[in-house]
Amino acid sequence: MLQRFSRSLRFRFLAALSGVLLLALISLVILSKWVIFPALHKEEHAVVTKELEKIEAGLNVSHETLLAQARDWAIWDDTYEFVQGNYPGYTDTNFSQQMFEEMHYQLMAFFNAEGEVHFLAGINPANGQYHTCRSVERECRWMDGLVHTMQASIKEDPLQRKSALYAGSPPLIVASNPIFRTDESGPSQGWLFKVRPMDADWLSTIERYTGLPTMLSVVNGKEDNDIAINITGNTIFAQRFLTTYPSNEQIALGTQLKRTSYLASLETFRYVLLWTACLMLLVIGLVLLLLERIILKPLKILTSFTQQISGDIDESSSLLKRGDEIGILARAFQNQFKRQQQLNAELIQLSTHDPLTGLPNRRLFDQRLQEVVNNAQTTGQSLSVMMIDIDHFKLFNDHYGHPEGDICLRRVAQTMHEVATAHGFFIARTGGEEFSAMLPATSATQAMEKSQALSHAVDQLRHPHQVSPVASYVTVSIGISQLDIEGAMTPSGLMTAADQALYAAKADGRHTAKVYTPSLANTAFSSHNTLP
Ligand SMILES: Nc1nc2c(ncn2[C@@H]2O[C@H](COP(=O)(O)OP(=O)(O)OP(=O)(O)O)[C@@H](O)[C@H]2O)c(=O)[nH]1
Repeated sequence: MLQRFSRSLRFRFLAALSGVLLLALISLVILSKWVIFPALHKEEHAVVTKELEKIEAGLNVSHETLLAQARDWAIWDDTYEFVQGNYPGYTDTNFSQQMFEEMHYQLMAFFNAEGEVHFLAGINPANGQYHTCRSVERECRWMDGLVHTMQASIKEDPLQRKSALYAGSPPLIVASNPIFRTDESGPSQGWLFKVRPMDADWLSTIERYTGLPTMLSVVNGKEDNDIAINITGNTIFAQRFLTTYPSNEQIALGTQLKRTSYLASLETFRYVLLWTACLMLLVIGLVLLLLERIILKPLKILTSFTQQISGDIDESSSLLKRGDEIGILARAFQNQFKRQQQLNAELIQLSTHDPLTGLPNRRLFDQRLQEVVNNAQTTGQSLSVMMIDIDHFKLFNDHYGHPEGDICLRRVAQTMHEVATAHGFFIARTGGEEFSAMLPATSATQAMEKSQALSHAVDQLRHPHQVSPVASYVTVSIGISQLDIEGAMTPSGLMTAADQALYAAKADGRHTAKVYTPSLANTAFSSHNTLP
């Protein structure tokens, strides 16, 4: 049963579909791993980079603002005069702690044309105290490192007009500009540096500007990439590394993001995947259903249809009316069956009938005889047989020729067949010019009467036989035997007895009928012809 199922089309198709499904799943996994997830990560990376660029843009705005403010102060006649020592009231007029706090400055440093400190003002990040000095001493000692860096920068690039990041805690935005007259005529008389700390206040400004949480940290060592993205669960921590002056230290400007876009894409992908899987299963189910309906079920009907080969074909079968391949196959089978049946019938006819006269042949006669003998022995009914032989048929042939002999045989056979049908017995051509008849439920006496009817019918034909010593027309001699008479207990015994009776009829001058009696058993046997 299991083996039959495993060989069935249904199983093979199911196995093939399962294979295809498995292949599709493997392809999907590979596709997800190598194409879809990398694409989602790339997209997420692009989103994160864009967010970082927003923060960097905020930093750039700070740079530009501070640079503009430095430039505004540096290219001004008052500053120009002040840095040359010609404007003593400059500091009182322009500097105050309130101004520093409002402008978020940590330090303003003025250098003269020689690069020496001219004036310093700033708020000490350690204690929040505001001081102004002429040199890096006492309250302004905390500015020392910064001032030295600025002086190094001036030496390196006297043109300045730039904004840079200085390392520190917190890191600083430092904008510098050479000092000129308001109309920028004449030589530069020094440099002005403005310093803004990247403190909590600056960070909250950036957060307001970008709408992103912003973090700042100093990097230990130097990062290879400009950007670092770390993912923990559903959170992304992204950092942009910025180089400071002059130590080439790095600070990291970072933000923390929820993986909203990635998770939404992932959710969409899972949703699509789920529906694709459902659809695939639905399609497979439908394909199987259609396969069952369109192919397997008709095939099953076709199979049982072809198994009707031994029985009658149902002409009204819906299979025969189908216009598809199965219908064509069914009609081909039907034609084949019909042809087969026809051939079988022809074969049976050929193997059981004599081709010349159309009468049953010896084979069929012997088969029937066995059956009627059995039946008679079972029922106890009488059974007689006749052996009929055309008289002097050799002379007929010799005189009229073989073809005429055939015609004669046919006519005699036809006549005797009609008599047998009329009297309800069976007659066969069992030899060349020899016929045999079996008469169930008929005694020898009754058979004798029927033999006379036969002989009479042949006589009535008046088929000419001029060379016959018996009559001028064709005549027959008949031997009769009855079952259960001594020497006629079996089919062959019965026929031998009839043959002996026929011999006796021949011996008695022909054109007569004789019934077998055991006394005939010792007479010589006839040598009548037999057909194979
Ligand atoms: N035309 C024709 N002749 C056949 C056929 N079968 C047998 N014969 C002939 O039938 C003849 C039988 O001859 P015999 O056995 O000598 O018997 P008979 O001449 O009839 O003599 P008796 O039977 O003694 O009266 C032979 O000449 C056979 O050739 C046949 O199919 N067609």
